[in-house]
Amino acid sequence: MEGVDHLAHERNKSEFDVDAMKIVWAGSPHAFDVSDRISKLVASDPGFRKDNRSTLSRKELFKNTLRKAAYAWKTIVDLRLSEEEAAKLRFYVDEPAFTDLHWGMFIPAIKGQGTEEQQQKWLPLAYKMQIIGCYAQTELGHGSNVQGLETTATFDPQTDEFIIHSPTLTSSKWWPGGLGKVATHAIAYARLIVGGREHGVNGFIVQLRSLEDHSPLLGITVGDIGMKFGNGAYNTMDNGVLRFDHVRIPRNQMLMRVSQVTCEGKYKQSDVPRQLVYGTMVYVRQTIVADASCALSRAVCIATRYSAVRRQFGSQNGGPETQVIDYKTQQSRLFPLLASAYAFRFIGEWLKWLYADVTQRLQANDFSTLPEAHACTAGLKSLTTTATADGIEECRKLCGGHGYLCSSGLPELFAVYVPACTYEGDNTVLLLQVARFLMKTVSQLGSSKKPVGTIAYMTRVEHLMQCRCGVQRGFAELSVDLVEAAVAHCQLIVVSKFIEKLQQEIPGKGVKQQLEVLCNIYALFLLHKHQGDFLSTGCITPKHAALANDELRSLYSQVRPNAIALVDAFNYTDHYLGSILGCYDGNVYPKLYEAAWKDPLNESVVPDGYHQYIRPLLKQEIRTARL
Ligand SMILES: CCCCC/C=C\C/C=C\C/C=C\CCC(=O)SCCNC(=O)CCNC(=O)[C@H](O)C(C)(C)COP(=O)(O)OP(=O)(O)OC[C@H]1O[C@@H](n2cnc3c(N)ncnc32)[C@H](O)[C@@H]1OP(=O)(O)O
Ligand SMILES: Cc1cc2nc3c(=O)[nH]c(=O)nc-3n(C[C@H](O)[C@H](O)[C@H](O)COP(=O)(O)OP(=O)(O)OC[C@H]3O[C@@H](n4cnc5c(N)ncnc54)[C@H](O)[C@@H]3O)c2cc1C
Repeated sequence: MEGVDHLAHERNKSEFDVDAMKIVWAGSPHAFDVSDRISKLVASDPGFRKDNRSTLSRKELFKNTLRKAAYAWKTIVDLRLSEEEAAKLRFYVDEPAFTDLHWGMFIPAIKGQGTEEQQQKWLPLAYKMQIIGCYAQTELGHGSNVQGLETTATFDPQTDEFIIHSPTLTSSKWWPGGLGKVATHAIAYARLIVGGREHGVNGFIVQLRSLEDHSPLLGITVGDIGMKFGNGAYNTMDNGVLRFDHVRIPRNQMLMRVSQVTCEGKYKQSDVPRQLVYGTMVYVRQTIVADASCALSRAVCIATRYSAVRRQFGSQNGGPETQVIDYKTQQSRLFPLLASAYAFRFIGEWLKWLYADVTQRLQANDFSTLPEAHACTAGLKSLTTTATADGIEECRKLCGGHGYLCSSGLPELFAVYVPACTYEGDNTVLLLQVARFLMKTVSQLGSSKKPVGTIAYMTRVEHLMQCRCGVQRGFAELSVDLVEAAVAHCQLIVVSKFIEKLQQEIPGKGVKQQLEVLCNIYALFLLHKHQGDFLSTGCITPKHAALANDELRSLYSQVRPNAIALVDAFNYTDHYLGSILGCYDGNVYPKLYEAAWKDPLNESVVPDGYHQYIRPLLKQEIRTARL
């Protein structure tokens, strides 16, 4: 029945202060207040409905996304929302759109790679959305290998301009979000050519469309690259294709914080590392880690609530069947994901601090922590997105058949989320960057000091690489092992930062105890999953492994009575979850049944096509050669 909390009995089992945990999850009382207020504002406004997405055609879907983006912007302006509130509103609208790249990449690129003068000119236009930007780096022929990009930017000293050109088919810009149908401007990455000499890849602000009638400017060919994985899902985003035919832009539209070209045609490299040109990617990678905890916690919330509602087998003397959340197999699949959601939340908080710290240092021309920041953002982006994509799929399976319904919210969540393993850097390519950082770290330890602890194996690799045939070839030969080492290195960081979080003052009855249980589940689950490595390297004995497994089972029993409260702490509205299986009151079956009849296929009792195709079949009116 509506209004009845079918999960009340579960909520009454909680052994900790859920409201206090909500603050921990949000990050602070202020962050909780903003999140809570904005999520309810979005949930209560029919202008932000999203339950019809899977029934719309691509064009209807995209037009609806434009409507929502404009409506969101009007809401932000009318309510005079702050930048923080506006970001939260876009988050809870929960629809990939051109605004993600405008706010999430175009603006950060200008802030990170533009001069003061360029920021003063372009940021006010972007903040007022008088221009709409995208981040056009990837090309048809190159994405991972940025130094392989083919688009050219040739300086013309006669006119004090750059000529932006796509010399080959494979140099076509391909994938940039917002580019296909909406963006008026791009930060386009191109090979800088001055006086016939190449100076690597740099960013250029290029206007693509008229601000009067939105038509592409002279020399610009632009469009959408077509349907992507899954219905609805990421097809609300116009990922685009873009070609330049000798497009001229003023010299001052090259982002010149890292490198400069003077009006005399002199190229100057600032005394900052060339890699700052990649700074926007580092920024986004750290936001993606926080996004991972959001996406995984959504899936875990759905699967946990449904696992408490679903009963299957185990009825004694006609009594109720067993809640599937009470099966040890269900717990061993679900609770490590619950622990991971919290672990990724805290590593995301730490990475945000690390990024802010390195940004502050860069302002003082202190580049000492830039390699660490690159390795951490790259590695943790890779680790958390892989685990989250796999985790969402596992949550779908944890919900049995009903997990495969769009109304469960899981198929679309999966389809929207999985490109995170690719965009902002393919996850393997990024782990290779971590491996390179680890090898460089080890080689710098000096011959007298041998690495110990979790990087002891690096000595053997280091020795093998040096004695074999040069470091480069050793690296390629051992790249599979080095990628595994990179994952282990990042997992060490996740566990260490979770433990550090627990050293902090954490208010609320039982809150810290619950987080300790989740931290231990996260760590022991990893130990169990990789016990072969730990045993073969002598880090643990078989007895340790057995003890760890026993402790893991005990921890699952400890978290079981608190599971519903731990996902309630995410404070997601039913609107944001978009899931009948995960609805707060657990009243699943009536809602599933009601939703089925709303499907367009049920608008008629007899389906279109019956008279044309089925009736002749049934009436044997179709003669085939064989009969
Ligand atoms: C409202 C808010 C919303 C927030 C979110 C918004 C949007 C985001 C949401 C979703 C995202 C949507 C779309 C995604 C957008 C994109 O996908 S943009 C395109 C992303 N593309 C990539 O990530 C490309 C990946 N490739 C690279 O980064 C580089 O090619 C490479 C793999 C790193 C190799 O670079 P290369 O220049 O060849 O360097 P090399 O390997 O030779 O290394 C040289 C040294 O440089 C160091 N280094 C490399 N990168 C960095 C870096 N970023 N920072 C610092 N240092 C770096 C490297 O470690 C080497 O150092 P050594 O000391 O010499 O070893
Ligand atoms: C939904 C979505 C949105 C996107 N949005 C944008 C955007 O807004 N702007 C933008 O510029 N780009 C965008 N991209 C592009 C994205 O950044 C690239 O696709 C991504 O960086 C991966 O590069 P790639 O496609 O060249 O992969 P590839 O590098 O071609 O990967 C193919 C395979 O090759 C492997 N591989 C590649 N190099 C190596 C190596 N050195 N060693 C070992 N294995 C290797 C990879 O691991 C992978 O398995 C988007 C992509 C998607 C899917």
